[in-house]
Amino acid sequence: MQEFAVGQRWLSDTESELGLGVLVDVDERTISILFPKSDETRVYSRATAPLSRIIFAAGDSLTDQDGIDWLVISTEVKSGVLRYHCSQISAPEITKTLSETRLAAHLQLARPLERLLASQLEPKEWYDLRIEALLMQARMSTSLLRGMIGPRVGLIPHQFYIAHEVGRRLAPRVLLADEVGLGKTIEAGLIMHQQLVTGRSERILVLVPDSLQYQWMIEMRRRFNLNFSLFDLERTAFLKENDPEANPFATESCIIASIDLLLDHEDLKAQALDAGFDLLVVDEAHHLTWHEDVGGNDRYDVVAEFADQTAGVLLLTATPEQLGVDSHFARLRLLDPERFDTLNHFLDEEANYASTAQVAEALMQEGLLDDEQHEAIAALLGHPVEDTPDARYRAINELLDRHGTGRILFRNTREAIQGFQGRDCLPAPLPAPESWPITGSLRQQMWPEEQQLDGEWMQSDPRVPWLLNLLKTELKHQKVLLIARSGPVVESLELALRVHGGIRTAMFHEAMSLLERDQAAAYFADDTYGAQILLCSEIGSEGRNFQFASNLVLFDMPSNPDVLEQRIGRLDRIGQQNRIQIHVPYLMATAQERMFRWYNEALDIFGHISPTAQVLQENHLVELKDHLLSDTGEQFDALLVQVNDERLELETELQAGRDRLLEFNSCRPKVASRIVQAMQEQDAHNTLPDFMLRFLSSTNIEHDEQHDGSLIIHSSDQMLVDGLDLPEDGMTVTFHREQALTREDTEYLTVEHPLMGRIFELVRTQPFGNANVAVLRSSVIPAGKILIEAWFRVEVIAPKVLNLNASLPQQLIRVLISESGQDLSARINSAMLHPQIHALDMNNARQVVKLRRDVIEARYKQAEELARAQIKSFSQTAQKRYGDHLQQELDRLIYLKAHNPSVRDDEIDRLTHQRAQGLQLLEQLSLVPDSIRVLVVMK
Ligand SMILES: Nc1ncnc2c1ncn2[C@@H]1O[C@H](COP(=O)(O)OP(=O)(O)OP(=O)(O)O)[C@@H](O)[C@H]1O
Repeated sequence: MQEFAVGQRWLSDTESELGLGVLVDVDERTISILFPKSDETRVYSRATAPLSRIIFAAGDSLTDQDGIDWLVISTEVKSGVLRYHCSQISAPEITKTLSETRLAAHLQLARPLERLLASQLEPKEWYDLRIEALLMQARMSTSLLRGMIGPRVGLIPHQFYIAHEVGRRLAPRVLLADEVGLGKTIEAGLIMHQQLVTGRSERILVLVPDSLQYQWMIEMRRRFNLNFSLFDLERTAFLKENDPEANPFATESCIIASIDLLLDHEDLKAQALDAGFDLLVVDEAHHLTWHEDVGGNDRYDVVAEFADQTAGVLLLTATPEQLGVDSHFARLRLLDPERFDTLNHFLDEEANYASTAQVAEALMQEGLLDDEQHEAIAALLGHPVEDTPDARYRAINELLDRHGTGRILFRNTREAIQGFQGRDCLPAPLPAPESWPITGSLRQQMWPEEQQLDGEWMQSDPRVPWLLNLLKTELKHQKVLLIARSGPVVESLELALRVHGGIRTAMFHEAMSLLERDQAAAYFADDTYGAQILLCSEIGSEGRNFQFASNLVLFDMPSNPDVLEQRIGRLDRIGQQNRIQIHVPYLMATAQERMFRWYNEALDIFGHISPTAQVLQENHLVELKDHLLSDTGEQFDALLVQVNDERLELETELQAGRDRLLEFNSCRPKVASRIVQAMQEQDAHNTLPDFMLRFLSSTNIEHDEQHDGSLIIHSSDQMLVDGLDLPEDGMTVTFHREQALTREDTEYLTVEHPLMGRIFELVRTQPFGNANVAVLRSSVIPAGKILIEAWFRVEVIAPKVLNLNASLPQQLIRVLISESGQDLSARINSAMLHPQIHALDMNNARQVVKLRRDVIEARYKQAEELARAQIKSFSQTAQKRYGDHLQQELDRLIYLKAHNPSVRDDEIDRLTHQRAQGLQLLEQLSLVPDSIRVLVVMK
């Protein structure tokens, strides 16, 4: 029988929100409790009061009415009321004896045992969900796929290869140079996502041409759930006005800005530099140019300043050699100034790739190596290689690692990836009008329309009626992208098509605001009511996604083959379902025809991407200009033949040398397919739908299951948990990748989705489900006995960047203990137990706790000791794993450094420091009591 005494503290089992009550009156049948927090007094029957006595023990902490925190040293009872002998937590030399009457009315019991003993019990489903969530989270944090699971992207091997290779590096500095439209943005997104979820990067700055800012922001949000803030002049001005003292770039951690913004505003550049970032991403990096004699352009210089003080740098360009090999070299130098010291050195090395490629090729082939090959391999690697698959595989890795740009340059090609639909060139030679300047300057003949801003040229230019006719007949029901060099030309054309032709048009050029451009792109993309044709100036030829169209009109010819490739790349990209039709109108017997023939016959650039086009054009630029200017007839034909021969030769050379090596390095197919397979397995074993449905039902979150398996989730007033931040108007989620890829309106719900992040957070920071009493049906254990299942979290307090959790052998310890103190943890696991466990109603559950309080407390303490005993060995295992792993990385880098100076010293130093720091922190693991379940045995 419970002894009641005035002054004791009690908690309502059913209304814990009343706070901690004080017993103020007691008679034979009733007791009265005052709840100071809510200023209410309740009278209960002595026999059935749903109340639990709050008792602290030595080692617990408590708060007094003045808000001071105390540590309990010992306790005594005086006239039924507890007196706590305490020392102040913030100043342990101050001690005091505190009557329980003086405890604060606000009581937050979070520790599982305290809550259980105070009858703050939780439903069985919540306990189960809690444990599942913890296990899921633990699994995820050690998964090699971490950071790649959540993004809404198709499983494309070369992208996952790069993401996996680069995303895990500490401070990656690489040039992502896949051919146009193969998914560099996706690769960069996957890398950033990994860096962010593992804590390797926290602050990221993405610099893009201003026309691509929105597309990037949307792509990051839609595919990666990464909320980047777009910093333009308006935004920065607003932030400054709000808080003139603050650095706007320090107010957000993931920022997209245009390079121009920083170029035009020295103060903003200084602030962005000052704010500091962990990772810098620069898209369309071919605009950063550099020449040996004049140095970098302003864009190059500004990026160089950021690259110099940012640990990680990703440069993205589809056309790394656009505007010359020296710019390509300079961008590599920007990534690694020590390695790429002089242009000549770089060029010398490039020349030697062929022999390395030959050896790599031999290693990759099926069949035994002959003596000559063995010798060549040994000569290159400095040691012989056994003829086993494993040894050969390792040797290939070694070679690729050592290869000049191996670790920092990734370039995948359509040819290597395959599966593209192909493209057809449809030339449209048109007779030049009488008035056409047959002789004269290159500019006059090539782009005469650019000289006449009034649009006068359209009166006589046969390309205009040709285009109208094309749109009205052959391509009547097709979407067409037209690209021309200049904005005014596009404007004049658009007007003509719309007004005279009655064609639904959209436009995209530099004189339009960013919003207008994005609206135009969206109007073009609209399937039903959208524009038939989008007319773009050259700014539309970069980065944009228009693969839903398959007809491209090249209204004029750019002067650079890489720009032409960028244009075609708007359509020729992942997701294109049809062969691309490239319509090329030109006027016969003019420079236009020659330029077309140059691209078509010499460089062969329309049918497929030509890796040599840029170099060939650079080599023959002077001759080409001459031929374009003057009527050279047969000589021009001869040049086309000559350059075409050179092209074939160069391609063969490249295929055997540099490009082949680059291809091996950019995607090692076996590794890539292993990663994709692991991703597919992860997708197939997705237990999230079941977890989510149970979670939503048991927490009263409204949800409707749709016939296609997706769910609509709504927040509601009846929700039993907070902090999930559900959108007011609900969200539709799907658990399936394929569905997520086709249904833009859904969220792709995976363990890495922010909603799951919030559920995990809820479990870690709130008592949700952490104390439960349930029934265990068993015919073996005598009825009425109890068992205690307790879970403890193993935690290491360390900067997220070190990712130490990944080395812990276990992040959770489960202890199962019988009433008599027998440790059953190893013998009976959760899965065995689970089917036999059933819910127990709250009243009976509370009775169990009240009646078996002592034994529960004793067994729990024992469980805690059993868990604590394992910590030491966990610490040792984690240290070994972490130490070995980092040592391997270090050894590889040190070894590499001896053969390939592209390894930076600071990479080695950083890793050495990280290793030492991690080992030290793993010495001190903490054991956090997470949850407790009392199982009452019944037949
Ligand atoms: N794994 C993927 N899953 C789904 N869509 C993808 C995937 N990879 C690429 N795409 C789509 O293919 C198109 C091209 O991808 P992305 O824009 O990343 O290419 P890019 O190499 O950056 O192009 P560019 O060279 O034009 O800048 C985009 O529309 C992108 O959304």
